[in-house]
Amino acid sequence: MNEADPTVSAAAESARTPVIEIRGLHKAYGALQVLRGVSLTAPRGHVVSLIGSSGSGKSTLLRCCNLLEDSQQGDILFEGEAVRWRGAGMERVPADRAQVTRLRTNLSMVFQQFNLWSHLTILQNVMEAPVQVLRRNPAEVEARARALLAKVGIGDKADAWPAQLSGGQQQRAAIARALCMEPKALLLDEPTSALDPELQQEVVKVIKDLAAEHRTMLLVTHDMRLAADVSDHVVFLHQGLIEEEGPPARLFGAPRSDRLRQFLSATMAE
Ligand SMILES: Nc1ncnc2c1ncn2[C@@H]1O[C@H](COP(=O)(O)OP(=O)(O)OP(=O)(O)O)[C@@H](O)[C@H]1O
Repeated sequence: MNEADPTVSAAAESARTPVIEIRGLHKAYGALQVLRGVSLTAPRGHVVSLIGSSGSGKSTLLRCCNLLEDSQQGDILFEGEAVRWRGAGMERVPADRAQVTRLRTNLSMVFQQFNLWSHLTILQNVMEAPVQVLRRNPAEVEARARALLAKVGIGDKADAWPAQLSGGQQQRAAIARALCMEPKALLLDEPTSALDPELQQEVVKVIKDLAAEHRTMLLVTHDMRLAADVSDHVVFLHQGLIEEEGPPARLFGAPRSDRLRQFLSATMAE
C-alpha cells in the first residue's frame, strides 16, 4: 500500500472505522432502566451477536442503534460520525433529521415478525423503499430486487403476496428487502424466533451466506448455534449491562462468569 497516496490512506482509514459504535448507552422506559451503560463496536465486515435472557435489553439496544428508540445518555456513532442530540435525559432526541434518515437507510433492520406490507407483492415490498425513499431508478432497483430474491432462494415468488408465503420465505423476502437498500450494516432482531424449526434453517442458511460475504451485521438471537456459527464477536447482556463478551469459541467454550455459564446451560437444556 502506498501510504503517501492520500486516497489510499483515506480508504484504509475508512475501512478501519467501525460501522457502528456505541459508548456508554443508557436507556429507560419511565422508571425501568433497560440499558445501564452499554458500549459496543461493530467493525466493518464483522458479525456481532447479542445474547442474553429475555428482558436483558438486546432488542432495545438494537433499536437504539438506528434510533428507532431514543436513549438518555451515551454516544451512538455511525461510521465515526456521532449522532447529534438536543435536550438531555428523558428529553433527549436526535437533533438532525437528515442524519437520522441517513443512519436509518444505512442500517437496515430485519424484524422477528418480518413486517412485510401485506398489500404489496414480494417484489414491490423489496423495491418500495429504494424507489420511494431513496428515489433510485425503478428499473435498476427492480433488477437488483429480482437478483436478491433469487439469492435468498425465492426468485419465483416475486409476484406472490406475503400471505401466500411460508414464514421462512417471508423472512427471506424481508432480508432481501433490507439488502436492496444497499445498507452499510444489517440489524437482525431475532430473525428466526417466529419460525418453526424446519423453516428456521432456510433463514439460518441465508444469514450464514451473508456472514461468509463479510457483511456487517448486528444480530440479536436466542439461537446459540447460529451465534456460534456466524459471529466474530458475541456480547452477553444481563439486566442492561454487558456481563461478558468475546469471540464465540471462547465465550461458548470457556465462559468466565457464573451468569453466562447458567444462561448457556439453561439455553442448551431447552
Ligand atoms: N416500548 C416499551 N415500553 C416499556 N417497556 C419496554 C418497551 N420495550 C421493551 N420494554 C422492556 O424493556 C426490557 C428489555 O426489553 P427487550 O425487548 O430489549 O429485551 P430482550 O433482551 O430483547 O428480550 P427478548 O429476548 O424477550 O426479546 C423488558 O423489561 C421489556 O419489558
